Amino acid sequence: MAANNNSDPILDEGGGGGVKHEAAGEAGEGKGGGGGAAATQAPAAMLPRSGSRPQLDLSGAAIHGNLEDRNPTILLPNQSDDISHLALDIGGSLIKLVYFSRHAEHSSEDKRKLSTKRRLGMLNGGRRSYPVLGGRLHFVKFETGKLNECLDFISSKQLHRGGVDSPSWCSGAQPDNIVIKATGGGAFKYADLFKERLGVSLEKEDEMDCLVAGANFLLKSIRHEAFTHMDGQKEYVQIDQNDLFPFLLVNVGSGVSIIKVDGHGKFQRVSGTNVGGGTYWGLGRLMTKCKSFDELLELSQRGDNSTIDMLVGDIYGGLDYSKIGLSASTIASSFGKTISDDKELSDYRPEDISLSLLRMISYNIGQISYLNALRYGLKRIFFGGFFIRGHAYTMDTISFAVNFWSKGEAKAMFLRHEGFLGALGAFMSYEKHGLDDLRIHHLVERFPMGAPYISWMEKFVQKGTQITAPVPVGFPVTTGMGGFERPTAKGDILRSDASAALNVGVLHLVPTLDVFPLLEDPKMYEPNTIDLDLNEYKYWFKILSDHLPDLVDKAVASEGGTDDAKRRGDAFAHAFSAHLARLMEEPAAYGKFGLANLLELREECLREFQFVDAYVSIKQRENEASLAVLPDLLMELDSMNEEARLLALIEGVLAANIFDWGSRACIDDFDMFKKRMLADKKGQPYKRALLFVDNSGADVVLGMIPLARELLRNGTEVVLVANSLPALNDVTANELPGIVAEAAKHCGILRKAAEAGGLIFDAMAGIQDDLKDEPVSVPLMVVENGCGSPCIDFRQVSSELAAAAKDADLLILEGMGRSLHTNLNARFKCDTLKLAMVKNQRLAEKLFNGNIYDCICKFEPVHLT
Ligand SMILES: CC(C)(COP(=O)(O)O)[C@@H](O)C(=O)NCCC(=O)O
Ligand SMILES: [Mn+2]
Repeated sequence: MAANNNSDPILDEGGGGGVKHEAAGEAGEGKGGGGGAAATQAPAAMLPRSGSRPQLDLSGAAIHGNLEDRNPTILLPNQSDDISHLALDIGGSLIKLVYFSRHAEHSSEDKRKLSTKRRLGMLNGGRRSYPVLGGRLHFVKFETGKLNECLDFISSKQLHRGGVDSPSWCSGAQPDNIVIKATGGGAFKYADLFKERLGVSLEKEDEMDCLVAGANFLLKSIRHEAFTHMDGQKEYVQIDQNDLFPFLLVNVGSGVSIIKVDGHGKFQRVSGTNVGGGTYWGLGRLMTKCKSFDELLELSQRGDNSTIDMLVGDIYGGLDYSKIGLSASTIASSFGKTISDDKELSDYRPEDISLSLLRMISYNIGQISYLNALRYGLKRIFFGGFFIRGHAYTMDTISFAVNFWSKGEAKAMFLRHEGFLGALGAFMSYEKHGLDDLRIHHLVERFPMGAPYISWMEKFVQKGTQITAPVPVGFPVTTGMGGFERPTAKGDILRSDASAALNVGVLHLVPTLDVFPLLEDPKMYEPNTIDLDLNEYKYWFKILSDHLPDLVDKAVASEGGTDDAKRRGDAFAHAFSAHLARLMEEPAAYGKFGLANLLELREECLREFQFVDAYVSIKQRENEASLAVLPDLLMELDSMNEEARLLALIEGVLAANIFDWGSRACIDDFDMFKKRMLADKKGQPYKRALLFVDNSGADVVLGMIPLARELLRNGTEVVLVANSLPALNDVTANELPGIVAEAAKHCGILRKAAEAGGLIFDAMAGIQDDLKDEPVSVPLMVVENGCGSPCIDFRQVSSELAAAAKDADLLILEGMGRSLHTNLNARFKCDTLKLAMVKNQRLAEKLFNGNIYDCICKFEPVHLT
């Protein structure tokens, strides 16, 4: 990495003059998020931010968090080490921005959460235990020719001063002293303009350092970053961290750099070529009069390069030159045909020119890269840079060249964040950004539809239907000629810039997420049960589209049916339909995407349009109705013998009273579970059970809570695990304590356990205490799972759940989302019971050769697995 500039920050004697910005909470916060009571803001002397030498600024220090803690966190409101928020890569053609916005501070931790954390041994004296504060990394680009737009964007979002999204204590540096990391030639060329327009100094970072740091970060931290692209097929590659280096990094910007990377900060620029993206765009513009790079690329898709390129067949009378392995369709000489006849430029179709140029440059890059890989014995070549633009034909052409010349030995791979390597690397060069410490499970990528600098309202209401999915254009017609063998880039649809940006989402940094410790083999774990091939995609897209009007109605009603809610409802429907269309067109556009991701995307999209909880009133109604019948159910259960009761409880969970055990069960391990519960280890109950609850109403109240009660009665601690954020009618961790408290009014077992688990405090005073003299109960607790989806991905759960899992010896996963769509085949380190009713005919047939409303009761004792 480049050496840091050692200039000391200059203390601003003026004090308190920093610009204060409102902490504008953005929608779509994503998973989890840090908690903590907001500290009182104190006016204080501000330290100017120095990118390279953050210093501790103690001014305005205040106690932050709960005073019950022995060592509460001390918040340094003017401390600047975590506000490295903007970095730039100013290239010859494009300016790339990476910026960080803080998550809005969440509400303070309530008594329940603190008590659960204490019980789970999670209170560590208030020290900050996470490597980095939660927030989001955004990726934005501008044409260098439109630098003013970029400056306006930075200025409108106040990115150079900490950002409008940052809490006010984040900001405050005097504009004159603000330093922003920048790389690329423009960091030198436009430094004065940045100073003049924004009052900021650009601190230059070496371009190669940045490219390598950016690539290494992406390959280490993003699960679905690298992919191969051959014959129109995109395939994500799981990179083994221990087997990443060495590799060749080829950055195709205006020109091309070829870098051999041996480790973090260890690399050598081994070659390059001046024939790159700038060459394609420059020559293309001159020859076709195209107005933009994308227009030129789009033209190529309708081109036929055989009118321009001289092919082997043109020279050999239509024959292959098989002796040296050249087919008749091989390009013998790019643009070779244009020398031999007397045509003018205007006689050639711009489409053909563009395709010829694209192939010439892509093959050339592929070939030079391969030769360098050969030179250093490298098998993997990662291509980055904005020339590639996720363009299928370009990637296929490069892959083809690498594959052809290496005879299949070397592999061309591409990066989803291809254009942002330099900017990301510049961002990494701030000290104390904490990104080095992040692991894959701390990052959640989201794909908001709102344009980066236009509010959703402007975008979706003013522009309306323009913002729908891009209209697919036809495949390029190359008439089968040219190239080594013609690459066939199916699905090579060129998107408008706005939608192409959707390939790269906003990276949410959520340091509170953990890998679930009871996963048997986290490396092999795959949450989704079925692979979505195109047919499956079509099927689920239809289900989701059909369901959309009803969901919009519910969402709008949940916000009082106001005009604003209606507008947001329309915007949501547009945005979600656009997502579906985008994925239909290219299923791998957002990384490897399964059904769980699709279902989560819908919830995220609702949140983006500020629908907090579409099912809120439905959930309340159903909870109330179910609580009203709970006492009768409990009485009935208590009148049964143990065996009958266990069966009734499982039946209750499976169908919340509509399931008839006489009906077909496609997996029925009930007897095995019964044996374990009742016979096998009598006197040895499970120590702690984690119950992953699903829906509100009957499901939780008449199903899971009575089952929890049975376990508690047997002396098993119970942790109810519920969603952190709403998803459909699923009960959330915030709602559960209230429901449990209501249920506990009718049941001493629940009451004692809920008290022991810190779920109810004084609320129960005044209720007749019929169990006063009974021994202290095992606790009933509630923890959040870290998700806002009907499914669960055990690679990313809340730290609270991870802590609760440490002593658990029984998991009960309930519902279709959590135990069927996901995790049906997941293996855990402790006994696991998966309960679900199959509410979909196709899935019942596909998975079990069964029928809709069949049930699964799958028990996987650990000693048998
Ligand atoms: C959305 C769901 C995963 C929720 O199911 P749950 O987890 O609540 O049992 C499930 O209802 C589902 O896949 N529904 C689609 C079924 C259909 O309309 O055919
Ligand atoms: Mn559900």
